[in-house]
Amino acid sequence: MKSLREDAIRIIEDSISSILPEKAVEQELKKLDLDDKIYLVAIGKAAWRMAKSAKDCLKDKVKGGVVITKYGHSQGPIEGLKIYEAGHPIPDENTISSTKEAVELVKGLSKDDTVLFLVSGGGSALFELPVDGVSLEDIKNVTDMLLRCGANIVEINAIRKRMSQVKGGRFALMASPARVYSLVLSDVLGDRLDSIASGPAYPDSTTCEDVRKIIRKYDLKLPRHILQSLSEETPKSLDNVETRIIGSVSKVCESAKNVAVSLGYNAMILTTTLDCEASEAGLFLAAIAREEVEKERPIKRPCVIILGGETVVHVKGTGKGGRNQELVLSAARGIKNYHGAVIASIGTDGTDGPTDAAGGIVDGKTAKALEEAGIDIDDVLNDNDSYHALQKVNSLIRTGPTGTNVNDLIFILCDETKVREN
Ligand SMILES: Nc1ncnc2c1ncn2[C@@H]1O[C@H](COP(=O)(O)OP(=O)(O)OP(=O)(O)O)[C@@H](O)[C@H]1O
Ligand SMILES: O=C(O)[C@H](O)CO
Ligand SMILES: [Mg+2]
Repeated sequence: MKSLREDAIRIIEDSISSILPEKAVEQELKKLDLDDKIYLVAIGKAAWRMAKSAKDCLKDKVKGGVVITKYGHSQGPIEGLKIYEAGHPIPDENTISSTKEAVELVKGLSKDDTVLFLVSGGGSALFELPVDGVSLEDIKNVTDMLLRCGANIVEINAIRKRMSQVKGGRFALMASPARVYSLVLSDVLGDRLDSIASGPAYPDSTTCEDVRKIIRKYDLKLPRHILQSLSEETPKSLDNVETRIIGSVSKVCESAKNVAVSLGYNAMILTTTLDCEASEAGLFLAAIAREEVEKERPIKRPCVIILGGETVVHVKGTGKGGRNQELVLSAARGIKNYHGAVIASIGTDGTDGPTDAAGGIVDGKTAKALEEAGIDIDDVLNDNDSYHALQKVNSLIRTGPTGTNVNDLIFILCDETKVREN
């Protein structure tokens, strides 16, 4: 064990590096031992990395492939695969043309062929071919409307699935009778496979009735021809698909637990679905940290209490920050003068909000240091300016882009100090 801050950074770095998509794809493919005629389709922000790892692993077994990722996310050619970049979060012409290539690749395959389908977050925008009667312009307009209306990702994707020929299990139907092996990097809390990238190869658990409720809930004004497409049901079962989750916030939490144990901490995972307002979550975490410092509950020190999830911030101010930075800054209020605990929170993609930080880390001295610098935490939170406040007291965490994207990792790390100053 080193200082709490050093150990916290070690837990973050090691747990993320152990779940990077390259390693996870390789491990899974070794277990799967696929046949010789494999067609690869990779979609999402991690598509290039996942495809590269699969190609390196399977080599000549791969007979062709299409990779569709976000602009700026390709790292160059991969032999035998066509690599495309397209619009995200709003799809564009390149989304459609490259999705057509993927569809061409899998249509007409036989039952002796295998489709290796590599799925990561962002896939909904990057993999799209509208149903007849719906145009790209329609998809752009509806996507924009959905992203602004306050609907969550399950609700947004329930609607996107029905406007699409490839979402909501329909891509797997196109590939039938070929078998589809789907490896998924989850960016959806609770790992709902039909919601991740709108589940192109997973039976849809949402229904047209759900869609009608969502339209009413958010008072969405949609033209007649779109409503028409939304009344068409999606596949509820698929007999040619096998799916494995290879990365998720649960996996990063488990990995953080293992790293902490190897450093000598007792460890527990409290939840993997934290999804409340960031500043509220911060106060809740501070309450748990106080309980540890004063009463050594819920776990014996030295310890780590781990949470995964994705909190929300309703941005009202004009400052700079992100949900993880806001969470820890809020927590700093609650652990003022309690020593022996740090609270850290980061986005596993290495980017928290529109900033160059992954998140932040605070302890019992942070609130006082801010006060001494003339900074009032409540004012900062009201202006959503957590970045500048944490920067001032050297409490930002910077990892740079990590190469994965599985929501947020949050934890309280405690040593055996038991000090509460008055
Ligand atoms: N000044 C701010 N303070 C706090 N949070 C902010 C601020 N500005 C934006 N945000 C939050 O940052 C979120 C965007 O963060 P981020 O870019 O990390 O996206 P994400 O949800 O992680 O998506 P992705 O999967 O693309 O990484 C917005 O939803 C918004 O609530
Ligand atoms: O692409 C999407 O739909 C989101 O990233 C969730 O997976
Ligand atoms: Mg992010």
